[in-house]
Amino acid sequence: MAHRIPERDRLPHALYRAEQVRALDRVAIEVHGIPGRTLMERAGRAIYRLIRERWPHARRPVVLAGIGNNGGDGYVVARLALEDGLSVRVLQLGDLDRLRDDAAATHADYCSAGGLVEPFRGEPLEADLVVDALLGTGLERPVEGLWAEAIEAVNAQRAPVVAVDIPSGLHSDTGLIMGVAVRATATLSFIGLKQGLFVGDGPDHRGDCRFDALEIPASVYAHERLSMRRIDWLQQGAMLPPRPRTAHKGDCGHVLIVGGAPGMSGAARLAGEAALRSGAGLVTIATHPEHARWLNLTRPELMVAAVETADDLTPLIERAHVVAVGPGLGRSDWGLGLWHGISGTRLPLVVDADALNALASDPMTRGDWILTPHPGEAARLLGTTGAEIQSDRLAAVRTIQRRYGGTAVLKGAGTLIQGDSQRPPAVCSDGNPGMATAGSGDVLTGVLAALVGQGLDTETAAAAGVSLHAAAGDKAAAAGERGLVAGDIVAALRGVANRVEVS
Ligand SMILES: NC(=O)C1=CN([C@@H]2O[C@H](COP(=O)(O)OP(=O)(O)OC[C@H]3O[C@@H](n4cnc5c(N)ncnc54)[C@H](O)[C@@H]3O)[C@@H](O)[C@H]2O)[C@H](O)CC1
Ligand SMILES: [K+]
Repeated sequence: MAHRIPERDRLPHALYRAEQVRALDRVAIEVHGIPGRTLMERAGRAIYRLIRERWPHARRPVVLAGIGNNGGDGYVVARLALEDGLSVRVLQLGDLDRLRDDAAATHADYCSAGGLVEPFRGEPLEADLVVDALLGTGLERPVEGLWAEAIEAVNAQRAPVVAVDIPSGLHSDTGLIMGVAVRATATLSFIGLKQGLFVGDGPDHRGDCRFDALEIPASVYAHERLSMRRIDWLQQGAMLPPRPRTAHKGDCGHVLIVGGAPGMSGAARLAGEAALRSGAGLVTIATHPEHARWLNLTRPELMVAAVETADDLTPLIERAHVVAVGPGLGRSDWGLGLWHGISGTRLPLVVDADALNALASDPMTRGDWILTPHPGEAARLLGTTGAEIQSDRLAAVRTIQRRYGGTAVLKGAGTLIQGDSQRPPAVCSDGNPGMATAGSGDVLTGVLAALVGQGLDTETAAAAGVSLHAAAGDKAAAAGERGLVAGDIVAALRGVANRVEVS
């Protein structure tokens, strides 16, 4: 069985922007009468509990404290450490006179308990654990000067770093680095999990992500519509339709893969096997005559058809439930001809790679397709640059969905999914950098097509398929991310698909 994640460590699926969390904060305080000071105390205690659980031998923690409530949380942590007899030091940034209300109170409590506060002067940090309480959701401009030096000092030392609420310097909403950002070993976020931890540079800076609702009533969350959904295989695995005991291969979908120009047959081959390993009953690969006869030598369960023109696809389309077009399709007349033969079919489509490039050159809109661009293909679909896409991935995936219809999947660290329902965009928190390897996208294409072929609508299939693909990539990465090849992801699909733990 996949390792069971302890209930308390399972992150929520609701993600919020900073101003939404502040609204939740206000409801907790003003409607439910929970004092802000109590929330701050709970926040500090949650951080301190995490520290004692994960690093029970830490004796010389350093707390870097800012001048807002994030810093206020840090003073609670420092006082608890002091009361526990740890040799805690607080290095403070900004003007202490600017500490207000709750943060001024927790600072005073720390000092009353005998704690000392020293101004950070740019010196290297001497600690066996660092608490980053500099900046939280109140980050409002790029970090500069001594604040930037403090973050660089945190990143330059080797002790574990615990980020309070969000790594300082990381934007709570976009996940972009504002000048410089803390690379945390662990982040504990409060009340509402910030979407910035999962998009942009968030995955690279959050470390092991934890969450604590600070005991606010569940009814508080009715006041804010989540801004994004976090998805993972633990949650999405439940979407796979059960396989009837009486199933025969026709019941589990017939996937048609169209692709594999000369020299790129491997892409179609990977997509085909990925579809089989994701539960498709039948898979046919329509590919170039040059290599059709031996494409299934190493996987005889795949059917292969040599196709020259779109007309050759007609009998294949008649037998299929879903078509995945694009893996290794190339940009020759052969590939373009097949794309035009497919794009008008009534079957649901998964469109990837060079089929996306063909679509970008000759745009059309459909409701029942899944588009799976990486940032470069997304740039061509939107007539912009890859850097532009990466600078605001959320806007990009929304625009692709609005312009082309169906469900858009923007691949990359924290793959984004935007369907045409009113649901907020989803971000997959499974996956790892080892998956950035040749053929990984072809495997995803096969997985998505298989799930559509098994009866999932395109939007549901996109979320489940992206999560399955990412979780298989994580399983494959257990042997190391470096050197992970797409075939390793294929090899992991069956095990992950059949051992989901329904959350
Ligand atoms: N509901 C909750 O999630 C709770 C949050 N808590 C903690 O409160 C912070 C948010 O506190 P806030 O005072 O609004 O903002 P910060 O602490 O992030 O401080 C911002 C502070 O710093 C100045 N500032 C902003 N940007 C910069 C910069 N680039 N360089 C220097 N200084 C900067 C700005 O002027 C502000 O004064 C939240 O993250 C939680 O940690 C509650 O304690 C518990 C409930
Ligand atoms: K922080």
